[in-house]
Amino acid sequence: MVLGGGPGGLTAATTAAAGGHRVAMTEQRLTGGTCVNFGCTPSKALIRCARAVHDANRGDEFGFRLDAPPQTDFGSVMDRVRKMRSLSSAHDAVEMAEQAGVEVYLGHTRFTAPNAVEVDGRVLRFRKAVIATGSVPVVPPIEGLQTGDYLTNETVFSLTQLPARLVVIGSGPLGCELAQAFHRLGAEVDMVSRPSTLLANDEPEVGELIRRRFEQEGIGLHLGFEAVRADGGRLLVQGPDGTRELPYDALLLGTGRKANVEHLNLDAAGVHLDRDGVEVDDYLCTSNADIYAAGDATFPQKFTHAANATALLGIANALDEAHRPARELVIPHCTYTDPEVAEVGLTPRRARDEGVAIDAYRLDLTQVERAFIDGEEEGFGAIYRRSDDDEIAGATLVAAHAGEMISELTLAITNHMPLEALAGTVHCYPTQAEVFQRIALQHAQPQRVAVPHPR
Ligand SMILES: Cc1cc2nc3c(=O)[nH]c(=O)nc-3n(C[C@H](O)[C@H](O)[C@H](O)COP(=O)(O)OP(=O)(O)OC[C@H]3O[C@@H](n4cnc5c(N)ncnc54)[C@H](O)[C@@H]3O)c2cc1C
Ligand SMILES: NC(=O)c1ccc[n+]([C@@H]2O[C@H](COP(=O)([O-])OP(=O)(O)OC[C@H]3O[C@@H](n4cnc5c(N)ncnc54)[C@H](O)[C@@H]3O)[C@@H](O)[C@H]2O)c1
Repeated sequence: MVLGGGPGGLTAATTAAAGGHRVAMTEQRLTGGTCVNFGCTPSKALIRCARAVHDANRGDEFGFRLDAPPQTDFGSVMDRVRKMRSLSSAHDAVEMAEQAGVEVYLGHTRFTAPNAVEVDGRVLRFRKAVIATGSVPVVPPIEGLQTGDYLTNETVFSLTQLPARLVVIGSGPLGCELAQAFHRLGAEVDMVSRPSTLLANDEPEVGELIRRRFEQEGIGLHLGFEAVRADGGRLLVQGPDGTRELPYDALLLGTGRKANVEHLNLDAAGVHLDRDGVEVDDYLCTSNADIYAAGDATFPQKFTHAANATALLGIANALDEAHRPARELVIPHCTYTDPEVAEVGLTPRRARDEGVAIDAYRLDLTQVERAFIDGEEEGFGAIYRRSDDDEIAGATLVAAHAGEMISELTLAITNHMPLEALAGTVHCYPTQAEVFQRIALQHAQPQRVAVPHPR
């Protein structure tokens, strides 16, 4: 029994069915979950349109002139966003799950006993279950904020008109991605951020670089400010130098997400909760030995690839006795601002928190030919090693295509590779991905770099 038909649930259900198990999956809203319907797909589709507009404004750099600045047709932008969403959801549709051998039940699901759930009045019994009910937006306690007065990721992609003035609360991945996209599409955008740096979960240098870029592009930043009162089109924010009043036509919350577990009647199943949602052990098993959890409902790293990875692991542990701990997973993340920001593994910030000494090796993209040829030289790559170990432990990358490039480092970390392995890997010239090989060549021990040879 899989509760939830988002990326985590679909992966769990189809993997278990492929393994020959009888599987039911339940979904109360739309299969594909947050990712396809209200998250990754529509946000990346919007970002792509915004990037096209931005590039059209760079004629001076690239040798062309337009008679007038490009005008956004927001209706057409949103048509494309919806088209991308429907293309994407085709892969995650009910029929696809059924073709994979999964019985799909549509309706709200809650536990009624340690080994039974009810889907809209129908009781289904199970031997093993996976909770993959995802997450929902956090609505902060802002005085005067009424339901319907603000946008979240669940409503922002249904806009039909570009708001003239948008205020975004929160400077995490959601706030940063959408603030830049809406601004590039023509909205006047202000961003309110409690932390004094953008993308506060990443390296401070990253947040600083993105801050400079946002300021250059004309996004109003209110860093170190707390949104305290919303009052009919005006947001009162309080910060180090007093209060400010920000007028808005639309207010977007990017104030975090919490596990969607409140209506599952978990007590009936003996499943406990903790700070992150469903409490699990290192093998993703809950306090009920027959019930596992995966994805945003339990995992602190709330990404689609993390939901998929934890679903695969949960199924392997629940059904195949794999006994593999979740701490083995190496999970990168990428925020799709321009430039993109990607991190993986042990970073200086985490190393400081854990009291681990590391060495950092860094190269600016101004030193990488393909980056300056493409006008994308704002950024850097950094590779980290524990000071007492040869293996690559982590990386930070700020680059136009950081999300595409970080997987090389994820592969290296997952396979316990040293810098010398990167140094000895032939990279295409000229590519921005060379940044990692260049860093490795500068810092690897020359005698240990394998000279590439044909097999
Ligand atoms: C704006 C935005 C952009 C994002 N961009 C990215 C990105 O670029 N890359 C990335 O990796 N991640 C991104 N994410 C995060 C990503 O969307 C989530 O991490 C991912 O969707 C989690 O998958 P999940 O299966 O755990 O949960 P969900 O996708 O939330 O799916 C859970 C499903 O369970 C269903 N459900 C809940 N309760 C019940 C119930 N009681 N009965 C039946 N069904 C139920 C829900 O309806 C939902 O369909 C983004 C998120 C947002 C909000
Ligand atoms: N590219 C991606 O992978 C991507 C993109 C978007 C979202 N996501 C996922 O969605 C999740 C949610 O993203 P998010 O950016 O909303 O969350 P977040 O938790 O990263 O950031 C929320 C920010 O809002 C601030 N905040 C909260 N209340 C405030 C207030 N009243 N005034 C001012 N600031 C306030 C918080 O301090 C925090 O910095 C993330 O965990 C991420 O995993 C991922």
